[in-house]
Amino acid sequence: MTTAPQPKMFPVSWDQFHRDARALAWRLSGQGHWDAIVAITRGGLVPAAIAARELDIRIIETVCVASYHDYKNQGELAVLKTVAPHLVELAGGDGAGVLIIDDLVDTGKTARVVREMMPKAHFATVYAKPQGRPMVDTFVTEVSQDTWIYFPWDMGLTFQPPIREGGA
Ligand SMILES: O=P(O)(O)OC[C@H]1O[C@H](OP(=O)(O)OP(=O)(O)O)[C@H](O)[C@@H]1O
Ligand SMILES: Nc1nc2[nH]cnc2c(=O)[nH]1
Ligand SMILES: [Mg+2]
Repeated sequence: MTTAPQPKMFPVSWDQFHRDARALAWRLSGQGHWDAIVAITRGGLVPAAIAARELDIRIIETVCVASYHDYKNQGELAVLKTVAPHLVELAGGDGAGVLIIDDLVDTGKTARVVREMMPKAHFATVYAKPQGRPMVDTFVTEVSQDTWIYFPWDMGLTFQPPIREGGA
Protein backbone atom coordinates (compact mmCIF):
# COMPACT_ATOMS: atom_id res chain seq x y z
CA MET A 1 0.00 0.00 0.00
CA THR A 2 1.35 3.48 -0.84
CA THR A 3 0.58 6.47 1.33
CA ALA A 4 0.44 10.08 0.15
CA PRO A 5 3.62 12.04 0.97
CA GLN A 6 3.17 14.13 4.11
CA PRO A 7 3.92 17.84 3.79
CA LYS A 8 6.85 19.16 5.77
CA MET A 9 5.83 20.91 8.97
CA PHE A 10 6.82 24.52 9.62
CA PRO A 11 5.45 25.50 13.04
CA VAL A 12 5.71 29.19 13.89
CA SER A 13 5.56 30.46 17.48
CA TRP A 14 4.08 33.85 18.48
CA ASP A 15 7.61 35.16 19.09
CA GLN A 16 8.80 34.01 15.70
CA PHE A 17 5.74 35.39 13.97
CA HIS A 18 6.15 38.76 15.65
CA ARG A 19 9.81 38.87 14.59
CA ASP A 20 8.97 37.90 11.00
CA ALA A 21 6.09 40.38 10.75
CA ARG A 22 8.39 43.11 12.10
CA ALA A 23 11.00 42.12 9.51
CA LEU A 24 8.30 42.57 6.87
CA ALA A 25 7.56 46.06 8.23
CA TRP A 26 11.28 46.90 8.08
CA ARG A 27 11.41 45.88 4.42
CA LEU A 28 8.29 47.84 3.62
CA SER A 29 9.49 50.95 5.45
CA GLY A 30 12.22 51.44 2.87
CA GLN A 31 9.92 51.08 -0.10
CA GLY A 32 7.35 53.81 0.09
CA HIS A 33 4.39 55.32 1.85
CA TRP A 34 0.86 53.95 2.00
CA ASP A 35 -2.32 55.64 3.20
CA ALA A 36 -4.14 52.47 4.19
CA ILE A 37 -3.71 48.75 4.80
CA VAL A 38 -6.08 46.14 3.46
CA ALA A 39 -5.81 42.93 5.50
CA ILE A 40 -6.89 39.68 3.84
CA THR A 41 -8.86 37.89 6.52
CA ARG A 42 -8.41 36.02 8.50
CA GLY A 43 -4.70 35.22 8.33
CA GLY A 44 -3.70 38.73 7.30
CA LEU A 45 -5.23 40.37 10.38
CA VAL A 46 -2.30 39.68 12.72
CA PRO A 47 0.55 40.79 10.41
CA ALA A 48 -1.58 43.79 9.36
CA ALA A 49 -1.86 44.87 13.00
CA ILE A 50 1.90 44.57 13.50
CA ALA A 51 2.74 46.40 10.25
CA ALA A 52 0.18 49.13 11.00
CA ARG A 53 1.84 49.79 14.34
CA GLU A 54 5.36 49.84 12.89
CA LEU A 55 4.50 51.95 9.84
CA ASP A 56 2.06 54.25 11.70
CA ILE A 57 -0.85 53.49 9.39
CA ARG A 58 -4.25 54.09 11.00
CA ILE A 59 -6.66 53.24 8.21
CA ILE A 60 -7.23 49.49 8.13
CA GLU A 61 -9.73 47.78 5.85
CA THR A 62 -10.46 44.10 5.27
CA VAL A 63 -11.15 41.96 2.28
CA CYS A 64 -12.67 38.69 3.42
CA VAL A 65 -11.62 35.63 1.43
CA ALA A 66 -11.95 31.93 2.24
CA SER A 67 -10.50 29.14 0.16
CA TYR A 68 -9.14 26.46 2.50
CA HIS A 69 -12.48 25.41 3.95
CA ASP A 70 -11.13 22.02 4.87
CA TYR A 71 -7.77 21.78 6.67
CA LYS A 72 -4.95 21.70 4.05
CA ASN A 73 -7.38 21.27 1.14
CA GLN A 74 -8.12 24.22 -1.11
CA GLY A 75 -11.76 24.50 -2.10
CA GLU A 76 -13.76 27.01 -4.09
CA LEU A 77 -12.50 30.53 -3.37
CA ALA A 78 -15.21 32.75 -1.90
CA VAL A 79 -14.97 36.54 -1.58
CA LEU A 80 -17.21 37.18 1.43
CA LYS A 81 -16.59 40.95 1.60
CA THR A 82 -14.91 43.35 -0.84
CA VAL A 83 -13.06 46.62 -0.21
CA ALA A 84 -14.66 50.03 0.31
CA PRO A 85 -14.49 51.85 -3.09
CA HIS A 86 -13.06 55.07 -1.60
CA LEU A 87 -9.97 53.14 -0.45
CA VAL A 88 -9.33 51.83 -3.94
CA GLU A 89 -9.45 55.45 -5.15
CA LEU A 90 -6.79 56.73 -2.68
CA ALA A 91 -3.57 58.21 -4.13
CA GLY A 92 -4.70 58.30 -7.74
CA GLY A 93 -6.90 55.20 -7.98
CA ASP A 94 -6.58 51.45 -8.64
CA GLY A 95 -5.29 50.89 -5.10
CA ALA A 96 -2.10 52.98 -5.50
CA GLY A 97 -2.23 54.18 -1.88
CA VAL A 98 -2.93 50.74 -0.44
CA LEU A 99 -0.72 48.11 1.19
CA ILE A 100 -2.33 44.66 1.02
CA ILE A 101 -1.19 42.24 3.73
CA ASP A 102 -1.67 38.50 4.13
CA ASP A 103 0.08 35.91 6.27
CA LEU A 104 1.22 33.82 3.32
CA VAL A 105 0.91 33.13 -0.36
CA ASP A 106 0.68 29.47 -1.38
CA THR A 107 -0.78 28.78 -4.86
CA GLY A 108 -1.32 32.52 -5.39
CA LYS A 109 -5.06 32.11 -6.01
CA THR A 110 -6.14 34.40 -3.15
CA ALA A 111 -3.52 37.01 -4.09
CA ARG A 112 -4.61 36.99 -7.75
CA VAL A 113 -8.25 37.69 -6.87
CA VAL A 114 -7.39 40.50 -4.43
CA ARG A 115 -4.83 42.05 -6.81
CA GLU A 116 -7.51 42.31 -9.48
CA MET A 117 -9.48 44.56 -7.09
CA MET A 118 -6.48 46.89 -6.56
CA PRO A 119 -3.94 46.43 -9.40
CA LYS A 120 -1.63 49.25 -8.22
CA ALA A 121 -1.54 48.22 -4.56
CA HIS A 122 1.62 46.84 -2.94
CA PHE A 123 1.12 43.19 -1.95
CA ALA A 124 3.05 41.91 1.08
CA THR A 125 3.09 38.59 2.92
CA VAL A 126 5.20 37.20 5.73
CA TYR A 127 5.75 33.80 4.08
CA ALA A 128 5.73 32.71 0.44
CA LYS A 129 5.74 29.40 -1.40
CA PRO A 130 7.32 29.25 -4.89
CA GLN A 131 4.07 28.93 -6.83
CA GLY A 132 2.56 32.09 -5.37
CA ARG A 133 5.76 34.11 -5.05
CA PRO A 134 5.37 36.00 -8.36
CA MET A 135 2.10 37.46 -7.02
CA VAL A 136 3.86 39.16 -4.07
CA ASP A 137 5.87 42.40 -4.07
CA THR A 138 7.49 41.92 -0.65
CA PHE A 139 7.80 38.90 1.66
CA VAL A 140 10.19 37.71 4.36
CA THR A 141 10.70 33.93 4.26
CA GLU A 142 10.24 31.41 1.46
CA VAL A 143 9.29 27.82 2.28
CA SER A 144 9.03 24.93 -0.17
CA GLN A 145 5.73 24.18 -1.88
CA ASP A 146 5.39 20.88 0.02
CA THR A 147 5.57 22.64 3.40
CA TRP A 148 2.54 23.36 5.59
CA ILE A 149 2.93 26.41 7.81
CA TYR A 150 1.33 26.12 11.26
CA PHE A 151 0.47 29.52 12.70
CA PRO A 152 0.51 30.20 16.45
CA TRP A 153 -3.22 30.94 16.50
CA ASP A 154 -3.87 27.40 15.17
CA MET A 155 -1.74 25.63 17.79
CA GLY A 156 -1.61 24.95 21.51
CA LEU A 157 0.89 23.53 23.98
CA THR A 158 0.78 19.73 24.05
CA PHE A 159 2.80 17.04 25.81
CA GLN A 160 5.73 15.68 23.74
CA PRO A 161 6.70 12.04 24.34
CA PRO A 162 10.42 11.60 25.16
CA ILE A 163 12.59 10.85 22.11
CA ARG A 164 13.34 7.31 23.40
CA GLU A 165 9.61 6.64 23.47
CA GLY A 166 9.07 7.68 19.88
CA GLY A 167 8.96 11.48 20.20
CA ALA A 168 10.29 13.58 17.36
O1 LIG B 1 -2.18 31.31 -2.14
P1 LIG B 1 -3.39 30.51 -1.77
O2 LIG B 1 -3.29 29.07 -2.24
O3 LIG B 1 -4.66 31.15 -2.23
O4 LIG B 1 -3.43 30.38 -0.18
C1 LIG B 1 -3.13 31.43 0.67
C2 LIG B 1 -4.33 31.80 1.52
O5 LIG B 1 -4.77 30.65 2.27
C3 LIG B 1 -4.93 31.01 3.63
O6 LIG B 1 -6.21 31.57 3.86
P2 LIG B 1 -7.53 30.68 4.08
O7 LIG B 1 -8.34 30.68 2.82
O8 LIG B 1 -7.13 29.34 4.62
O9 LIG B 1 -8.36 31.46 5.16
P3 LIG B 1 -7.93 32.07 6.56
O10 LIG B 1 -7.00 33.22 6.25
O11 LIG B 1 -9.22 32.51 7.14
O12 LIG B 1 -7.24 31.00 7.36
C4 LIG B 1 -3.88 32.07 3.84
O13 LIG B 1 -4.21 32.90 4.96
C5 LIG B 1 -3.92 32.85 2.54
O14 LIG B 1 -4.90 33.87 2.59
N1 LIG C 1 -2.01 27.59 7.95
C1 LIG C 1 -1.79 27.51 6.62
N2 LIG C 1 -2.74 27.90 5.77
C2 LIG C 1 -2.47 27.80 4.45
N3 LIG C 1 -3.24 28.10 3.38
C3 LIG C 1 -2.51 27.80 2.28
N4 LIG C 1 -1.32 27.30 2.59
C4 LIG C 1 -1.26 27.29 3.95
C5 LIG C 1 -0.25 26.88 4.89
O1 LIG C 1 0.86 26.42 4.55
N5 LIG C 1 -0.59 27.01 6.21
MG1 LIG D 1 -6.15 33.74 4.40
